[in-house]
Amino acid sequence: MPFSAELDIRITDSSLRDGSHAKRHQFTVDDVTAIVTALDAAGVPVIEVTHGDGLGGSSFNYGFSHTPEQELISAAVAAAKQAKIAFLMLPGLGVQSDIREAADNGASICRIATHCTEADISVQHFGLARELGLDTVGFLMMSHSQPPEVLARQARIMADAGCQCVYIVDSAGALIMNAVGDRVSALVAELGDDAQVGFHGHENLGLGVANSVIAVQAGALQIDGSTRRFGAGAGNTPVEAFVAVAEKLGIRTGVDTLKIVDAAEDVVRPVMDGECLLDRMSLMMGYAGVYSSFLKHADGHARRYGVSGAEILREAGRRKLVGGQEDQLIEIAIGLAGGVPAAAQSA
Ligand SMILES: CC[C@H](O)CC(=O)C(=O)O
Ligand SMILES: [Mn+2]
Repeated sequence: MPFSAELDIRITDSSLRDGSHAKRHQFTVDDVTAIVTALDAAGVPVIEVTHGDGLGGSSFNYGFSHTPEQELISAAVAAAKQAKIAFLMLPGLGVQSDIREAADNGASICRIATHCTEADISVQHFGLARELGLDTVGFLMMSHSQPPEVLARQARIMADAGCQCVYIVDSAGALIMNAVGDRVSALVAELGDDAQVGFHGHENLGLGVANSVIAVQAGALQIDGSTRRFGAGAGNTPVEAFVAVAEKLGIRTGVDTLKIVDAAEDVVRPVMDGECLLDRMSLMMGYAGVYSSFLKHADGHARRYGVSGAEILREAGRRKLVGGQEDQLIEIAIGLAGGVPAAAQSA
């Protein structure tokens, strides 16, 4: 079934949220206004705006925002003529009043993210979001780490709590094609008409577009990406490339290919500190199954302690670290620098 009469699938552009990791959370009101204006004019239906780690993410552990995120959300709402503005929240970082404030500021889609075995911590958040009349999306982060049947059970918890679309989130960019299809199919079978299924990809193994096409073929109705791959790690599925491929495949996204290509080059790229590269460190994240938002943290600790960032990430993968365990990257770096050996730290 298509997403609506006009669209086969709905694209959410995450440049102004996932890209916050790549920008070390330094977005300004001008950045947001420029990017939202361009994406909105290209027909992007949903634009996500928040600190990279969601509402309440601005902190010592994750990195402080340049501009309070509610100001960024208000600027996005003011700039958007047709696009809906979404925000992300991880239970435990943000609180109820953050959701209310984002809704008061005009955001209309609430996306709640949990580790993919912890959907139960999202129940109250979905309840509140629906009470406030917000559309809801659930993120099962690090979905590569669990088999389809486990993810389907977690998706059921979110859907029963009021989530209208549950996403397979490839936080590490570690999923390879059929592994996406199997996971999306399992959620589609479990959720039926109760909720849609979405896919959020990362480019750490260079598969964002291919994986997203496979997700659509398996029944996903919502797809995330970031224009110019502006996201954590090697970045997200590039929206402009995905839109071009979708057009050629006859999948209606509502996004104008030529306008989004221009937006990527002329508006988004100038806001980025640099390209999101598929280099040694980001490839290691896809290869070892490491949370993409660890990239900048590992890079900083590698410089500080004079050790290899790729080695830090490989050890993070061996330890199966999940979001929120950023502090362990410091320990690993110290171990690699000749402090306590990394192997002993995790014993
Ligand atoms: C910290 C939230 C995280 O960046 C969400 C996300 O985009 C992912 O897991 O890929
Ligand atoms: Mn992401």
